[in-house]
Amino acid sequence: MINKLVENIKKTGAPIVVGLDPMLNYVPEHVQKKAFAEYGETLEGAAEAIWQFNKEIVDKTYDLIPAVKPQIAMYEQFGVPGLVAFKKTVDYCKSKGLVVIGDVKRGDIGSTSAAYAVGHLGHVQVGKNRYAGFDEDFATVNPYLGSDGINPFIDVCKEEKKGLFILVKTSNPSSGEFQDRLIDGRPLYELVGEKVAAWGEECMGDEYSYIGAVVGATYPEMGKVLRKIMPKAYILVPGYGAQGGKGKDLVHFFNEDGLGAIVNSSRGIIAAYKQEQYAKFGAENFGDASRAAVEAMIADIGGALNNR
Ligand SMILES: O=C(O)c1cc(=O)[nH]c(=O)n1[C@@H]1O[C@H](COP(=O)(O)O)[C@@H](O)[C@H]1O
Repeated sequence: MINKLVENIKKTGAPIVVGLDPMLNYVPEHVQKKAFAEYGETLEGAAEAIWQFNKEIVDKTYDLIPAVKPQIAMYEQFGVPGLVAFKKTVDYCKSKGLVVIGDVKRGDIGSTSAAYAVGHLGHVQVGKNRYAGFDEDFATVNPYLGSDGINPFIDVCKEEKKGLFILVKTSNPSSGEFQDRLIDGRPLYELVGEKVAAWGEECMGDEYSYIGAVVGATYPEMGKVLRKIMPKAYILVPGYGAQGGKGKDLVHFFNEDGLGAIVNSSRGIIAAYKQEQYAKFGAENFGDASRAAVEAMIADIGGALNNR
């Protein structure tokens, strides 16, 4: 899958990910109304609304982008119908040729991690049959439990040719509380970055490893250091747009080949029609507003990379 991700990035010239994080209040009224008319103001109605919302955004942007990142929490809040909408979204994006990064942030003791890995990236055995559960291409993983929490994910990735993005330095304001703590004089995020590079060495695709890292756009100096520590890891960079990250902050997350990083924006793209600069599209044309926001993001990051 890392090869497909790199190929899609080269094909589109767009090192970006659209984050499909649909809160109900981002879904325009006309979409909500239609879903509620069919299913009532129920969990099923909400799930239908977010699915239709996602579908329109994907239809309007898929030709410009290499990948999407549905955040499972946004679906889980609607219980089982929400999870059905998550799965429909994963399958639909894959049918459009997009790489799907399941933002599930899992990680537990080994046996439990194995079940998470099977459910999101692998196949489960039921009698004589094997079934894929959610079947994303990549999953985000939390490394707090150490190697035995990560290894089951790596095993499934090797078997299924899938990949991981392991949290190294997160974009949120409190991320330093633990991640920046010094251990033998070095911040914890660097030590985790070294471990990601080591895990990734035996998991190489053609150019990059399928064991990647998450480093927030909001910490560009740390991104620069981590880029060097993990030269073969793809870095998923969230925090662009709504959290304040801009193209010019992001150049050091990339390698000299212009590859090595993929920048996520969720609210900045999917709720673009609510922003002043895209208000002209109106709620009816929210998908066109998202397309314009994707084009602006590609131009911003591309411009910054060309000028470095
Ligand atoms: O793993 C992630 O994607 C992630 C890691 C991180 O450090 N920060 C971060 O914001 N994210 C996710 O990236 C998305 C950011 O959304 P926006 O701020 O709306 O672009 C959300 O789905 C977050 O859960």
